[in-house]
Amino acid sequence: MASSIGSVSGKEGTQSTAPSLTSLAFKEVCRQLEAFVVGKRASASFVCGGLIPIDTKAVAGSTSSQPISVSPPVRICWYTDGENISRVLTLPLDSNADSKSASDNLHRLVVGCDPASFGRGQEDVIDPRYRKARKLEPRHFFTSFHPSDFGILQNVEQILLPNFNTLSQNSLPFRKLSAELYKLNVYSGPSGLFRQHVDTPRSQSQIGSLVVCLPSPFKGGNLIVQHEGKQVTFDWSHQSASAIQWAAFYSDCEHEIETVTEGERITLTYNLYVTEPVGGSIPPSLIVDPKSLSLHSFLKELVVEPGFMKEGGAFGFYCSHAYPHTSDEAPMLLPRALKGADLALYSVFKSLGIQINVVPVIMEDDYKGDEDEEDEDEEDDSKQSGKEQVASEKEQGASEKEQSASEKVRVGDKLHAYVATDMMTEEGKSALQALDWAWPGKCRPEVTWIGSPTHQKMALSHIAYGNEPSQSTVYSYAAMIAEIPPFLERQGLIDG
Ligand SMILES: O=C(O)CCC(=O)C(=O)O
Ligand SMILES: [Fe+2]
Repeated sequence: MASSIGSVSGKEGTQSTAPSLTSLAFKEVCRQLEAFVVGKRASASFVCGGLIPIDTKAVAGSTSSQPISVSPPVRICWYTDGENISRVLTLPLDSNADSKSASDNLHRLVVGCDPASFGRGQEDVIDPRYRKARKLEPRHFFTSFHPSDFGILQNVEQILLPNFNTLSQNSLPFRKLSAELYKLNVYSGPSGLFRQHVDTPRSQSQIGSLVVCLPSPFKGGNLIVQHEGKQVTFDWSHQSASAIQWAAFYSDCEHEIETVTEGERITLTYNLYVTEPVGGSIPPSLIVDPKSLSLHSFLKELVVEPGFMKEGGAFGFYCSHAYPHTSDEAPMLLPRALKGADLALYSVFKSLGIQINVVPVIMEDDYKGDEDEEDEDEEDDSKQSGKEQVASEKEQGASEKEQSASEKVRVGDKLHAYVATDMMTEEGKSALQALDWAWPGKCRPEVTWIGSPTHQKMALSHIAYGNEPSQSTVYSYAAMIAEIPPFLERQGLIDG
């Protein structure tokens, strides 16, 4: 492939009306690069799961430091405010015990829970059409179950938080997961459900959620997890009586629980946070070598080719996952909290010795229309139309339109925390004027953009004074910019 490239760079051949051979070759390289990125996204994991059989003869409190592969029955001890007593329930229900008293105890747990709410806008609401479930707060119960006893966290780490060996760059420190018990939830037949939603992150370092389904028979209640058009379904009903089943997914994945038609679906939910390992010098047990990824060979062939971006250039990749990239902690969290395909892409460039940075970007075109806005409602409409535009561009993939639109993408100098400013913009001037003051960054026409932007976060709010002052908000997307050095400089970069 490399020998057929000729001289390829993003800027050549743009003057003549007929596309030159070099610009065609460059487009073909971009098309192939996008195919690799899209392929990586399609194959990258965003969810994982497993099953732990229950051994009813086993007892809690294993002395081994190794993860165990079967679980003793799970005990839940909860406290009810009203009755001022605590109770214990063992799952699965003991088939030898008086079945009435065992199921009475299960019933007591269910009625001892409060109706579960969910976040709608800034509010916490209870709406059984959207979520019909009950919940116990962790301060009201104890459980004998802990996910690390069964190696669940190590398992999730390997799939959702792999450690990549990025050679001497070492800018991606080793990462670990920590889990925090969040709730016990009960979804009861015949109508328990939770419609499609995204979990509200409890802190900026939250990277995912873990759901552990305790052994109690039920029917229905499939958990469906989605990311970028892909979906994975967990049907836990068949083994619900005799096993603990679990699933973990990134926090930006939409998910839902289909209607539970019979029985009690009892889950423990945990928030998963990215942390640095204690005693940072101990390497994790599994380290992925980015050289094993096909994208690595593709890029390596490109960068050793003298005709490819001979004078240097840059590729911009929109992140495929959402990140708190406008939070105060963003510079500390990124790139450490990169997920799935974004992490793989970052690691491949790093392993080639090519500088790549996570930066915020703003689509200037989305804010050019502000001059006509009169009030906040209209501003919301314009935001919406901005989104639609993004969606329609997405359908075209890395279209020529996007590539020629590099001049309209404002690239932040670094990760910026969200800023609210009351600086005055002149009446009739666009939000871009506020950006010039408060959001250091610039358009970089030399960047060739691959893919389409997906998740936006509030970057800047400002007040536009006029006859009537109005508040206007600018949103940014997380992206990664790989700086390709000129051929002569990059010759020494690539090892072996
Ligand atoms: O119980 C489950 O499968 C998932 C629960 C859930 O999505 C939540 O509590 O946010
Ligand atoms: Fe959820």
